[in-house]
Amino acid sequence: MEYSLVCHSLYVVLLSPVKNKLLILCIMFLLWVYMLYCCVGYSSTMPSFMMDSDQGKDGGFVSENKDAPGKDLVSKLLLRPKSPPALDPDYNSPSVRTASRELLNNDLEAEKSDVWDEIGGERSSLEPCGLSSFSNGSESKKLPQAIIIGVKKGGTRALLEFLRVHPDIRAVGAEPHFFDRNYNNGLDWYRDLMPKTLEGQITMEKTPSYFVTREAPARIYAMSRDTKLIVVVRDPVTRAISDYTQTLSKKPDIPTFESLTFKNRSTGLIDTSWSAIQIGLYAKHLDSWLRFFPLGQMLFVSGERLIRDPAGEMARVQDFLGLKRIVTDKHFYFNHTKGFPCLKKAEGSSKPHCLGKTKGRTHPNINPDVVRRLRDFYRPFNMKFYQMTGQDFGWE
Ligand SMILES: Nc1ncnc2c1ncn2[C@@H]1O[C@H](COP(=O)(O)OS(=O)(=O)O)[C@@H](OP(=O)(O)O)[C@H]1O
Repeated sequence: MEYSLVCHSLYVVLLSPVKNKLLILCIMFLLWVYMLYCCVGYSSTMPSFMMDSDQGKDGGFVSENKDAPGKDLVSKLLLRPKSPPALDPDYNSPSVRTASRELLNNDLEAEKSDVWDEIGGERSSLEPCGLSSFSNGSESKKLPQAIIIGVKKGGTRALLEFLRVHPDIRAVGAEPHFFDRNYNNGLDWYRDLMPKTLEGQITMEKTPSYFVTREAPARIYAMSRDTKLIVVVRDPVTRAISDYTQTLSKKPDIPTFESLTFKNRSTGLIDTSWSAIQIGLYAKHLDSWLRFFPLGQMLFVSGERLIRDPAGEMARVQDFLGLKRIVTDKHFYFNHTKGFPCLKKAEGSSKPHCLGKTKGRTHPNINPDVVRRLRDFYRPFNMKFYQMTGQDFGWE
């Protein structure tokens, strides 16, 4: 009885055209709500890829959902770079930024924008790319076997660009700053920045601040005691002026070179706490390196000779690295507009290539008396440096 009643009412409902339409609308609405629910629910349960402070073994990429199916492939294809290179925390701290001396000693932003100028729009290799982690046959990423560790404004970019012409050298374009600012990211992060190399090719990088970083010798030694170290040195007085010129180009309202040089102008006391002065005390910095590395594992390149005779200096560098002398005078020409030697063909290109506009800047005129006092100040340190290296760099 009850059953026939239900059937009857269903029959009436289904037969009525208005109610029929209403029923279809209801079903469509329910279907739409169901689909919406599914979508929201699905996305919230999808593996989400997050930045993590932990150093993952997968080259600095960490997935939140570690058990996600196909994790390895997905993580390589989809993960965002784990972390951008950490800027010096001191620089980011507003309290420290108020101190003008600190500001002058921490021109990280200036360096960063220089890197882009230098590598001429090349992808900054500071952020590892997940896709690039895939190995192609016998090519793989390796930790550097040779590093240009200094000095800032010595001519380090020119040397690296010249070396990159050699088929047995592969180098990262930007400065990784691993052994000073990014050491906590771990060696896997560092390796992942490197270009892939074939067996027999040398992986290189340059970060000029390593030479004056207290912890760098021990850290590089811990990575590999066989690492070859190259230091491009330049007359510490012109180096200091070059350093000042770079800072001035970013912050035009800084004090004069003269006022920063002296602690006390009348006594002539030099302010060695200013990094532009401090970096030029080569003998002092070299001492820390010689505690870990034998002198024979270090090569000192003359920044001046690298401009005067790039092929001659390149012959020394190639010998030191155990490479065939492939980069020779045939690779260089003197560009009169630039006022510097340039490459006839840059790496991977058939066009002539000079360094960017941040290399070879015009220096401001410095009072000759200040220059003379600085020369007097550096002389004993230079003599000591010549003695330690067994090379006379000919700085006055
Ligand atoms: N071939 C060529 N072209 C242009 N510039 C050259 C070259 N060889 C050496 N130099 C000198 O390199 C100086 C910059 O040194 P770095 O590259 O070590 O600077 S940095 O520390 O990376 O900012 C740069 O210093 P400034 O002249 O003071 O700008 C140049 O003098």
